[in-house]
Amino acid sequence: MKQESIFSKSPGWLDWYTGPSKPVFKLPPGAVDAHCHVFGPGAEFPYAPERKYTPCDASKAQLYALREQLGFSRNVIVQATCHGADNRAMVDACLSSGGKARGVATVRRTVSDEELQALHDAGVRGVRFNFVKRLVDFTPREELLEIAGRVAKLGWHIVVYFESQDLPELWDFFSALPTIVVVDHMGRPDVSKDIDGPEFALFLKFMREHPNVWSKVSCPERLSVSGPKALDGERMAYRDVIPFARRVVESFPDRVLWGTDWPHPNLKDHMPDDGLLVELLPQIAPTAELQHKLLVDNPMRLYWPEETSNGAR
Ligand SMILES: O=C(O)c1cc(C(=O)O)oc(=O)c1
Repeated sequence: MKQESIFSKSPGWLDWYTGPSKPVFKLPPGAVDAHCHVFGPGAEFPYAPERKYTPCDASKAQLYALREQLGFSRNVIVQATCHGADNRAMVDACLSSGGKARGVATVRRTVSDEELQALHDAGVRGVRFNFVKRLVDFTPREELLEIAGRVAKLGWHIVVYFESQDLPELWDFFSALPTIVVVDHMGRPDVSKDIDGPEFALFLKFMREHPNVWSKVSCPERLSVSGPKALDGERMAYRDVIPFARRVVESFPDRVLWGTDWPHPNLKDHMPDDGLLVELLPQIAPTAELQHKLLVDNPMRLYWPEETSNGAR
């Protein structure tokens, strides 16, 4: 059950969808929801003073109930910006998952080696660098490079979140990163533009020229311009985003991940039924082989390499 947070939510905040449908599409056994978050609960894990939004609470128990409802086996919990570099809520969720969740943290350059090791022991396997200006304050590139060098030694990767118009300016910085680099939400393409136009071509070139770059083909609910919405049983939602996601999956089948993005921070228009997001998977990855890579092989190689015969290195 949802409970009111002790924090006041940002004006216009939309809460996650209650009672998601059970997907008709059967996920392959061992499927990983490789991009989701926990928010608080604020009474236990307060939101960071420097946050740009205040969400509703979204607890680990609620996340794990969603995992069961949708048919996933595991989660990758990405530190949400409303918690800043205080990773306690995400770490607590990982630690109480019985090994079924791994994490992506946010750290500052002041983080100690002991703290990094404690994050690793809790299941953290990456850090997130965020370049979306409405979500975070600017961090100097040299600070990020220093963090990158330190987490590379732990075998971690770096998750980057940026908007498509900023890729040209970020290209050289990304090229200098010494780890696997995972791009959130396909670098946020403008799907009202031509899929064969220069902007998306640049993103595909970026992936082609950097074999260490992976992409999450997630967040159609965030990227869609013309819908339809994943509500009221609509199993062909967000049709304008599908070709973009499919192009990435078919071009780079061994370097793609998918996640629900639950609890969908900062959506302004509607909250999707998460069960209907799962129904889009056979359109994004049209064969059983592509589905298995996207949902099982790739996330397992990146987050649970010790359970696979060839971890991602
Ligand atoms: O577009 C967003 O607002 C958003 C925010 C966050 C976060 O606050 O961490 O994470 C996401 O994956 C997407």
